[in-house]
Amino acid sequence: MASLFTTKAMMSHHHVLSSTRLTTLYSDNSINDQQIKTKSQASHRLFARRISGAARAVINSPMPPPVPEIEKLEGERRCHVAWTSVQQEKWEGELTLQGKIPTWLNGTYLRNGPGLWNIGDHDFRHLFDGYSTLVKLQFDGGRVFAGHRLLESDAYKAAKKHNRLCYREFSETPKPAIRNSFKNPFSGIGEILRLFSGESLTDNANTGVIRLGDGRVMCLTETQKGSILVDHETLETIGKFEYDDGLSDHMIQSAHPIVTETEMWTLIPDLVKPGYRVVRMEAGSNRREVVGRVKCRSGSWGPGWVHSFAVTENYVVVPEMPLRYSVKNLLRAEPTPLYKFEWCPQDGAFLHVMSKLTGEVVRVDNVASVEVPAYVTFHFINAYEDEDENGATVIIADCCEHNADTRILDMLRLHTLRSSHGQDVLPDARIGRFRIPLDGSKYGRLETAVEAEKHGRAMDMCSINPLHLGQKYRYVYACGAQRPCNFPNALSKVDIVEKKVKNWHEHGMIPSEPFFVPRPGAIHEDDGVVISLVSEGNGGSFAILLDGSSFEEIARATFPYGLPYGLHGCWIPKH
Ligand SMILES: CC(=O)/C=C/C=C(C)/C=C/C1=C(C)CCCC1(C)C
Ligand SMILES: CC(/C=C/C=O)=C\C=C\C=O
Ligand SMILES: [Fe+2]
Repeated sequence: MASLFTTKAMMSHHHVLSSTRLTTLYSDNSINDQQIKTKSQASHRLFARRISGAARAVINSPMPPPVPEIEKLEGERRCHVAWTSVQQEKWEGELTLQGKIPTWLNGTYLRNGPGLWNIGDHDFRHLFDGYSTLVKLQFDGGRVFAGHRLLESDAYKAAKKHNRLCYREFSETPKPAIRNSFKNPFSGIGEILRLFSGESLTDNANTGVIRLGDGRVMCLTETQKGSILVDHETLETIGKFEYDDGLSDHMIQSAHPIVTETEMWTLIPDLVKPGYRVVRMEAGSNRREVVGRVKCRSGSWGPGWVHSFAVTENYVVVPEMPLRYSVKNLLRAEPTPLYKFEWCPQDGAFLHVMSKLTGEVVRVDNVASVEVPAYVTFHFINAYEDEDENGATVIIADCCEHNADTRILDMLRLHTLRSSHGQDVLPDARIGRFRIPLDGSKYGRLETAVEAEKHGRAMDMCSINPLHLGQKYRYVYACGAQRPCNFPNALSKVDIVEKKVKNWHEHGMIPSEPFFVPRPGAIHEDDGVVISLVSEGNGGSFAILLDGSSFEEIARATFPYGLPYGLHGCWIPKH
């Protein structure tokens, strides 16, 4: 196995890297600490060169990148590896291990996220703009084999081919070719058509990765075109996930479907008649059925932004945030601080509850929703059905809530992330707990589940024990903070029942989503491991394994280079 991986790693290096010196370094896994330092310094220097040398080094060019200007080099050196583009399209090899991998942990952890933030001479603006980069950790008999690979989306392939941005990303809009706009005075209208037909939207599926019940592995983002199948072993792009249901005209989707062994639930926002289709897809099928439709309560033009949502055993909880899609901002080429969205607290904030069985919104008049205090969330954590003090059903829905402060969206600009490292500029966040009565009440409540100070007033990128999905649960794993910081820099285990928090933090490190994998046969909710990929202040990176219960480090597996920050992961057990 090891020699196979090493050979593959060497081949892929020869294929993609312009530096044979680094090829040798990367494929040699028998290294000591001093060598690791030297390697990460070497790779950091290469990063510095590559970024200012545009995307050429990444794109299989046999030519070395041009020598950069000194000031740029200095600037990039100061930039944390978390916000530095990957150097090569792919890599594979065995990781150097400290500690012991539990014998039961056999399978693959996959993580998706933006990993390349420049093309040609153009540097992307926002964290969410980067081209999808998959990272894998294959746990096999106590050893860890790893790799990364850029996803071959149409957006990435076109960017490589033309050496410029060709599709609309989260904050980036391609400039119309000068020749076209000169010849065609209606190119502005053409551009609007291309936007509303979906033609110009990206398929850069850089947000999440899920394993469907039938075993297929899919990368996703908020555009429906950005649903792309991959091979979890080779990280090769298989091709578009072709939905077979006529719902793709709606173009956008939640980036976080909820998947079980038997089905997948997701939300499809409707920009024309503001609302959301709640859809369900059986494992093994490509056809989503519309279970029901939620009509937006507010009179605003656009539906609320829906990055994620929640389910209980019997219901789907559909959020309607005051942060709404904005037609004005969709049409603008230059982004606003809220990008394609606008903040409309005057129009109210709502949560809708739909029965999974009937597709009916729970109250009879089809406005089954409660009004709640204004909120801003990317990620719902979990939801479940409970009883209030009078025995009536109430839905509890928890999310990473940014204190109704939209600044978080603009804090994720690359320039801000790169230039404010160490400054205490990260806006506060908490675990927001919604209580939604199902008795016809008009209002729901929003409270702070656990004193936010205990996790450094940062809270995002959460996971739970998947066996507790839609059920009463106790533990949340998420990124918290050790302040001062400009980005979550700690891992937190939050006991939402006892209201206690355990934190993991090391100076200069930026860990990504802590992903919980339960131990097969476990009885306790927190019996398992937590996996996170950590980008180090010195330019390196490692995978860390924490014990799900004690939250102590069990093992760390070091990459011979630095990985950028990434978003969401999934676990594929070995059969
Ligand atoms: C990475 C992440 O969490 C979110 C990514 C969101 C994307 C790519 C959104 C793309 C969009 C457009 C390109 C135009 C239309 C609206 C919207 C879906 C926001
Ligand atoms: C990384 C992030 C927020 C961090 C702030 O605390 C949000 C990512 C959202 C998309 O998946
Ligand atoms: Fe997300």
